[in-house]
Amino acid sequence: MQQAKLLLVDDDPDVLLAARLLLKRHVATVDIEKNPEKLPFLLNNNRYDAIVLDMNFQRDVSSGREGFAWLDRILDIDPSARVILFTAYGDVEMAVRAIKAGAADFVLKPWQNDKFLETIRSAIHKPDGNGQAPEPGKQTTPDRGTARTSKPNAIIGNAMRPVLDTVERVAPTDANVLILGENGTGKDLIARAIHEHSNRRTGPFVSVDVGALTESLFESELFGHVKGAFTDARDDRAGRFEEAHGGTIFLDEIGNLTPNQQARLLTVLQQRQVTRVGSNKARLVDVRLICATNADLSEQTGSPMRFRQDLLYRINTIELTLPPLRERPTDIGPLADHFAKKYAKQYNRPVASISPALLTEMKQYRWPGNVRELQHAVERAVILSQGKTLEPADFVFRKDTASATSPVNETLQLEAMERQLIQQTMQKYRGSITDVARELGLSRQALYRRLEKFGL
Ligand SMILES: Nc1ncnc2c1ncn2[C@@H]1O[C@H](COP(=O)(O)OP(=O)(O)OP(=O)(O)O)[C@@H](O)[C@H]1O
Repeated sequence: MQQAKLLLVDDDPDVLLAARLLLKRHVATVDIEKNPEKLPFLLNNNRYDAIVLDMNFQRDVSSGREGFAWLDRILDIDPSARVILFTAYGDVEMAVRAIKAGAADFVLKPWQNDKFLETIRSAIHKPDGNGQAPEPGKQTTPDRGTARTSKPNAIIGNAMRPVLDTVERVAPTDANVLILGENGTGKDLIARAIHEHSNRRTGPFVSVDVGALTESLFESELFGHVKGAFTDARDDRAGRFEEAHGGTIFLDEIGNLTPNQQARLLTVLQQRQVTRVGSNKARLVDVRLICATNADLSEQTGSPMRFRQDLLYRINTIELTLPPLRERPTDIGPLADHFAKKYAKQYNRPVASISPALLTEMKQYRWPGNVRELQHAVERAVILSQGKTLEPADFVFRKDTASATSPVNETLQLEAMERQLIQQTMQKYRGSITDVARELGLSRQALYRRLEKFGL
């Protein structure tokens, strides 16, 4: 209980404050949240030992319907979550329904302190489906500490934390966002996360790869057309901007637009209205704009100009840059674990882990295709491997001659050697920080920093 991390979700700030005051004396971390809409984001980025959830978020509503809906959503994201439902209007029938629906327990408001604490204690120590009682504050799977794995688009990796913090701050504003990053770094994933955490989340999310649109398709695809506007236009059709009305439009590969396309897009963004091809009637569209590119757009606004500066200013109110995978080696382990589990389940394969030798090789590789390449490499290895642990022999690293001599590769090799040296010295002194630091000529703090960096 002392190590545990709890989440309390209730729309009454007084209830949150009182519950937190009581629980803080017994539990290491107590997070509070007024808005249940934040639940997916919180669950994807934290690991809670138990969640106390209000049944009724709108005053004067006592059916508990909202509580049940949120309970379902939580269990969807994490089927092993321990949820205690909280209600001022509780009755036995609702308690039974909640537990049948997957809640760990039920507490009535106003609560009795002892009873409330006891309910939380038993929920935390309740055995899971495998008969295992979890250890509070400890990860139950290697990657749960960084993000949930059961949700298809969980965002994995501590190095993504600063990006996710910005996503959280920016999402509720309607600011235009430009996401920069190499291919496969997760730009699409982040665009969806912004939408999911925005006030438009119940509206549509429309994603268009504008880089793939030919000059002739560009206008009708984005802005729509009317019947007879051109040979194939047999019906009136709304464009993607109209489809995104009330929601978010995500324009991927924005750096590939021709000057003509850039001019058309700029007009639409300035006027916030679209005119279907062949029509003269403008329609107002209310969309939040997110764009992405792997190109350096500010460099392209210079001479020779390939991207209009006025368009860049329209789309980059907020700029988010996603680091390439080779610059975040500490994320490789959690990502590889996540994909290994995902594909082992999908293909019904025995693979359960990645060997330390393979992880070291993965950290030395340049990953030109970033997370997408890692994902595909793990998928292939899971399918082909016979054992429970993926080994270097199960893996095919793309021959990347540039990487053999690149400074990045040298840095990674040095880091791998440093990691190995620390690991060996830790074994020699059976984990005694003082002895290891002395032998390696490091301060204790410097050693701790390296242990954390290398995930040792
Ligand atoms: N941090 C992450 N955690 C989990 N999965 C990730 C992460 N980053 C990327 N992925 C996965 O990697 C794949 C590629 O990501 P995504 O399509 O978002 O990249 P992208 O930058 O938009 O690529 P492109 O530039 O080629 O369009 C997807 O399957 C995505 O789910």
